[in-house]
Amino acid sequence: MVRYQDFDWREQMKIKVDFNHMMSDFLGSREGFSPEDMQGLADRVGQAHGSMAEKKNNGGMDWRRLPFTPGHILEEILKVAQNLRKEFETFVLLGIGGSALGPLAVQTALNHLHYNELPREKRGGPKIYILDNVDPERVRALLDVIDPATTVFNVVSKSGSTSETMAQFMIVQQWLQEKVGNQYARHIIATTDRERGNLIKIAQKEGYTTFYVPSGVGGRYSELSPVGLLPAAVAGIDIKEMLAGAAYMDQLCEEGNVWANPAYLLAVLQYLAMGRGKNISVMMPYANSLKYFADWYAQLWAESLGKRFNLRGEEVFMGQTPVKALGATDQHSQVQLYTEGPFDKVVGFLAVEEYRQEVAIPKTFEEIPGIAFLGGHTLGELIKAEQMATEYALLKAQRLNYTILLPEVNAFTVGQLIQLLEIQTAFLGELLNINAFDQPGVEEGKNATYALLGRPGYEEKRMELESRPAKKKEFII
Ligand SMILES: O=P(O)(O)OC[C@H]1O[C@](O)(CO)[C@@H](O)[C@@H]1O
Repeated sequence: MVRYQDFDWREQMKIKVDFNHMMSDFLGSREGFSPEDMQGLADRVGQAHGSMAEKKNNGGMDWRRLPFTPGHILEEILKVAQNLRKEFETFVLLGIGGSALGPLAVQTALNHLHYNELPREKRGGPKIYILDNVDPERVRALLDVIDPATTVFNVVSKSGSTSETMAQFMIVQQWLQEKVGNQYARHIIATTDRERGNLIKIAQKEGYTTFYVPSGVGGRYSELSPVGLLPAAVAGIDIKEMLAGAAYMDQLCEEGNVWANPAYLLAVLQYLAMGRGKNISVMMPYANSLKYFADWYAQLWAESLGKRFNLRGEEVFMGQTPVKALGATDQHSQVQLYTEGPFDKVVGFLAVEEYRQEVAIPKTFEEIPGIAFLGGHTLGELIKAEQMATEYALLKAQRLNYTILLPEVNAFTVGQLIQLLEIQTAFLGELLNINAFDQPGVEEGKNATYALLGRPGYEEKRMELESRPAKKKEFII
């Protein structure tokens, strides 16, 4: 069913998944998988597909509706973003985890790699900073270089209670009050849950412009909600095109047949790999623009799939450790381990067919054959050759690897990539029969922080912490 205009163009911009090097045809049957291995999962795949469809229709996966965000919400985001682009010189996002990694990944993918250093007229909008930590040196350094009079802060927290984000917000709110007086509320925009948490209460009381994260959308699945759309629009990114890409991929991934559904296919292969003890998932983009997609994916993969559960009375510890790498940089750091280390990984490349910029390597030093061969090629040719060469090296060492190929990095393909990886993760969660949408393991650390800093209601936790075994001096040298 064709739902979008300009289908040919979109077809050309379709992301492709090359899984040749996951298959026994290439890696042999000890490492690779056969169509029969995949067929053996047919029942499980059918159940998981049914469950995906059920959740999609009945509110258990509201993030799948984000590509189809109603026009009036988009128009509101675009209107506010347009004003911010005119009024402010600096936009600072305060957030952590899913409230920061998506905006960082998209901003890096779709804007100039040195965006903040471009002159204002070339940027067309404010400088963008994403403050996703509470390292005091980092926070102080940022406050040192921005002008409060021309800065707007977007405080993003789905729960409205995350310590890091709320601490940043409290610092910034007071800083603004001191610097710009009673105009400070103009400099703060909140993105949060419509009902839950402290941020919404403060935002309503103080009259901040506020955007809402739909209640059924968790942090790591929220990039296509106002969490990611507002900062992207402020940075001049075409958010409608990004959503169109996500919608296009969503449509492709409605298919129950694994061989026609790229997200299901990747999930099934990872499932089989996990069954053979591959407990590390590497994401290695061969593009600086996609570098932070590896960070975004790391949270998505780790929080969604790292789960403990009870299976017929036995505790099971599930998950695959995500590892971030960057091609070609990490060829000279990690690839040695990938080719000769333990057989415990699946390496996923993000490759780009057409880089948006090209740089020719001049034909110089012709008297030195060891480097002269580079002359006349382009950097695009070099980096693509390196990606292919690394694929080949892994193949030769019989290591599982696959490639997600983007025809180009643009808003449409980035939207596809987000939806592809989210559906893959959710579907793998269904195959593993785990809840890919909670993160109970993060709560212990969060609660211990509350207890240590004296949050009311956490007195018992504090006592528990104080009675932990004291560290031994002899074990610290
Ligand atoms: O948007 P919030 O609610 O501040 O949460 C930030 C992040 O904290 C977590 O809850 C735990 O790390 C993530 O799942 C989430 O993305």
